Amino acid sequence: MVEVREWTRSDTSRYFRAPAAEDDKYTRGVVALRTGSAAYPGAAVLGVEAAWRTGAGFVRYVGEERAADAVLARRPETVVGADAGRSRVDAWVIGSGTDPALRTDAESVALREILAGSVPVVIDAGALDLAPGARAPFLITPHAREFARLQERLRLQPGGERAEGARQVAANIGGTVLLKGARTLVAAPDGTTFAIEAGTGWLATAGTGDVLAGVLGAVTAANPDAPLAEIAAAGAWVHGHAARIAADVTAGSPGHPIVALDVAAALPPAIADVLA
Ligand SMILES: NC(=O)C1=CN([C@@H]2O[C@H](COP(=O)(O)OP(=O)(O)OC[C@H]3O[C@@H](n4cnc5c(N)ncnc54)[C@H](OP(=O)(O)O)[C@@H]3O)[C@@H](O)[C@H]2O)[C@@H](O)CC1
Ligand SMILES: Nc1ncnc2c1ncn2[C@@H]1O[C@H](COP(=O)(O)OP(=O)(O)O)[C@@H](O)[C@H]1O
Repeated sequence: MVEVREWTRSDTSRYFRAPAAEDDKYTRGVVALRTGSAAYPGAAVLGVEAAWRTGAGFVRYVGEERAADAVLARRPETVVGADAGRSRVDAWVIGSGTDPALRTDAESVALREILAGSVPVVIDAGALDLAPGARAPFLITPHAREFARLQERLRLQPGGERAEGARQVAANIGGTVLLKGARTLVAAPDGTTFAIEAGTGWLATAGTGDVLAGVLGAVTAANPDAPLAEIAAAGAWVHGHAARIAADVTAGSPGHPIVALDVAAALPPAIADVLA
C-alpha cells in the first residue's frame, strides 16, 4: 500500500504570499500559455483567466488566432503574440484545449523546444504525449482516461490502485504527476505522494481542468525554488476551495451548480482565505 499524505490548507499557505513593497509584476511570476485551438478556443480563455486570478504578475499567450482573439476579448491585460514566449517566462502551460491528432509538425517542434528548456512546464490534455523525454522540470495533469492512455504508451499496466499507478508513471517519466478526480493525487518521481479532496462534485464540469492548468502555471511561476509536487498540491487545493466557495458549499449545504469561469472568479477569495 502506497503511503499518501493528505494535503492541507496550512500546507497550501506556504505557497501564497501577499506582494510586498519591493515586488513588481515580474517578481510575482510570469506565466506563458501555449494552449487552445480553433476547435477549443475556450480552454485558452479559461487557463489565462485562472492564471491572472491566481495572482500572476504577467500572463503571456501564444496560440491560434481564434483563441488569441478570445483571450484578448476576455483579458486585455494579456500579452499575446508569437514572440510572447521569447521574453522572460517563469512557467509554461501547454496542451489544454488541443488535440494531438490535429497538431501540426511546426507546433510539435515549438512544444518540444519548450520541453527541452529549463523553465518548468505544466503539461495538460493534448500535449501529454510529449512528456516522456522532456528535459525541463515538468508536471502532467491527466484525467483518468488520459492517464490510462499514458500508461499504455509507457507500457505500464493500466487499472489498479491510483496512487501506485501515479507513482509508477512519475518514476518512469521523471516528472510530477497530478492525477485529477474527486480525490486528486500528486506523485513525485521520488515517490512522495499527496492527496487533495475537491470537497464538491460540482467541480466535475467541462473546463475546470483548463482552469486548474492556469492555476498551476501561476503557482509554479511564483515559487521558482519549490518542489513541483508541493506546488501541484497547493494549486489543486486552492482550485478545490475556489469551487467550494463558488458553489456555496458549507457544512450544512451541498451547494449549487457552477461553471468553470465561476471557479476562476472564486480564486481570489480562496487565496484570501489561505492568506488569512
Ligand atoms: N471550453 C473548452 O474549450 C473546453 C476544452 N476542453 C478540451 O477538450 C479536449 C478534449 O478533452 P476531453 O477530456 O473531453 O477529451 P478526451 O481526453 O479525449 O476524453 C474523452 C473521453 O475520456 C473520458 N473522460 C473524459 N474526462 C474524464 C474524466 N475526468 N475521468 C474519466 N474519463 C474521462 C470520457 O469517456 P467515457 O469514459 O465517458 O467513455 C470521454 O468521452 C482537451 O484538449 C481539453 O482541454 C475540455 O477541457 C472541455 C472544455
Ligand atoms: N467527481 C468529482 N468531484 C470533484 N471534482 C472532480 C470530480 N471529477 C473531476 N473533478 C475535478 O474536475 C476537474 C476536471 O478536469 P478535466 O477532466 O481535465 O476537465 P476538462 O478537460 O473539461 O477541463 C479536475 O480538477 C478534477 O479533479
